[in-house]
Amino acid sequence: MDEFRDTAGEPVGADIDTWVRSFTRKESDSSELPPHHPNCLGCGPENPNGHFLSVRRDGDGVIAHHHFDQRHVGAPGIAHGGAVATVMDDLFGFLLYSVGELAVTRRLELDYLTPVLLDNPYILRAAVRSREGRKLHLTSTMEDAGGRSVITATALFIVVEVEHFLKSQKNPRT
Ligand SMILES: CCCCCCCC(=O)SCCNC(=O)CCNC(=O)[C@H](O)C(C)(C)COP(=O)(O)OP(=O)(O)OC[C@H]1O[C@@H](n2cnc3c(N)ncnc32)[C@H](O)[C@@H]1OP(=O)(O)O
Repeated sequence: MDEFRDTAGEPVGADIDTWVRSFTRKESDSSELPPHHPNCLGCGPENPNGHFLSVRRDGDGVIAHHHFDQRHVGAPGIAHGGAVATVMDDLFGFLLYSVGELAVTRRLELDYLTPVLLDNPYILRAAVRSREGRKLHLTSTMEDAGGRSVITATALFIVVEVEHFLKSQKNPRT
């Protein structure tokens, strides 16, 4: 793996290997699932610009309680649609802990049914609808505290091998 290097030219094989192994874990309890990466924009605890999404298992799917804040303004009092898409995409990524394989977003589609309000609590759920070969068909919803659906989303994730990520680590100058 040492032929793969980061943008500073440093070998990254071992780090990527550790990161990949974290996705193959299959847990059976309902405890909080680990972030995709410490700096993940959706769930990384060390990304000050991120959403700090916290996700747990919920039956065959996943669940999160979340609110958007003043960093995510799209219009006064309303979350930016792209910020909402970020969170839904990241939520889908937590299903990989059940799938037990690496996969990435190929298509992401959202219906914004009503505005997502800042500083309001929402409940997010996602599940795998079906699988055809490498194609994972995923579905999710975001509901307000009254149980009203504010967002529905679907995604197509494609299962990939570790090489997908190793290739992305190559030094672009070489
Ligand atoms: C581990 C990750 C943590 C999760 C973090 C949160 C999620 C993310 O942010 S992931 C990052 C964002 N996504 C990316 O960067 C992915 C970029 N895209 C890619 O690298 C490639 O397009 C990739 C790997 C997804 C697929 O490429 P490739 O392997 O060549 O797939 P390709 O053969 O074109 O398509 C695979 C299958 O999907 C089908 N397909 C492709 N697009 C569509 C579509 N829009 N609708 C329906 N089917 C489609 C193809 O027909 C094909 O079907 P089949 O296997 O039956 O022939």
